[in-house]
Amino acid sequence: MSARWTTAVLDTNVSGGLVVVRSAEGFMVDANGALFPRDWFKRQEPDIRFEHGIGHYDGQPVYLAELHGAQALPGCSWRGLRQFMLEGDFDTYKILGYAAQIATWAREHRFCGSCGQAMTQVPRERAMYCEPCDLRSYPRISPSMIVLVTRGDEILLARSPRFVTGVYSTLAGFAEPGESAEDCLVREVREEVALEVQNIQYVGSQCWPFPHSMMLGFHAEYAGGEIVMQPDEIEDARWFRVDALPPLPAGRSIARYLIDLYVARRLGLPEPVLPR
Ligand SMILES: NC(=O)C1=CN([C@@H]2O[C@H](COP(=O)(O)OP(=O)(O)OC[C@H]3O[C@@H](n4cnc5c(N)ncnc54)[C@H](O)[C@@H]3O)[C@@H](O)[C@H]2O)C=CC1
Ligand SMILES: [Mg+2]
Ligand SMILES: [Zn+2]
Repeated sequence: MSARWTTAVLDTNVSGGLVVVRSAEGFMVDANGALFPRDWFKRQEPDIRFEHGIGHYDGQPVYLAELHGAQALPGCSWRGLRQFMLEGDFDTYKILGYAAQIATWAREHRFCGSCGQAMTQVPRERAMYCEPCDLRSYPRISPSMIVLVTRGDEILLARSPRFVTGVYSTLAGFAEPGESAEDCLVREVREEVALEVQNIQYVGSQCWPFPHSMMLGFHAEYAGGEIVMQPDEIEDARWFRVDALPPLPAGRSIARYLIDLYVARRLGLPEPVLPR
């Protein structure tokens, strides 16, 4: 959320407002961006799979429509959420990131996980409901730890085979049942690079809608061990001096923030602000 964007559960039977349109190809855009007048959109008779009211932007109600196919309206095309994260205004990215998470949840919770019957949308609540089971399913959020490990003027960065060529980042991983945030962090660092850490400090958090991570960012100091890379997950991991860093993750990511913050403190530069 931001000063201009707040989330809300809105009644889809009410007309008007703005709409963001999603398909498997991403979000629909035209020359004016990704927010369309909803009444105009409806008049084009799009093949809507489901609709959710998701919030207010500058006081205007905003809805999400997910299409069955990937047929963009004339003059429109599709753009992936990552493009909005990388460029463009942050409010639009926040709206679309939220819309993407609601769409993922709505698509994946059409049927009850317990009895298999069709679920229904609960009015005024972000929940899908199975009456026979009296079961509600809410949007899924996956807590993930992300940590910058440091050793004086050096920081530990690693590459996953999934990264853009040349880019190195901080270590990250999903929390498992039974773990505290700190347990998860210690386990992930052991699994991915076989190092021990100490003085774990929470720094800040960021929603990461790819598809539903909640990143909890930490700083930790190296405590011991030699780097042993986890096969398949880690392609390269090494210590970099703060004044000789490789290509880094996108400016809006918490990974980048954790790195920039430490470097700024080490080199006496102004501290960055976490985009969230
Ligand atoms: N915003 C940022 O700056 C960054 C965000 N991330 C995000 O952090 C998350 C975790 O990072 P990874 O290194 O990929 O995780 P990871 O180190 O735990 O490894 C991924 C593996 O975790 C398992 N997994 C997948 N989804 C899961 C879930 N929801 N819960 C539990 N286990 C799951 C799968 O076996 C998958 O292969 C990802 O969503 C990634 O995109 C990662 C780095 C930077
Ligand atoms: Mg990982
Ligand atoms: Zn059920």
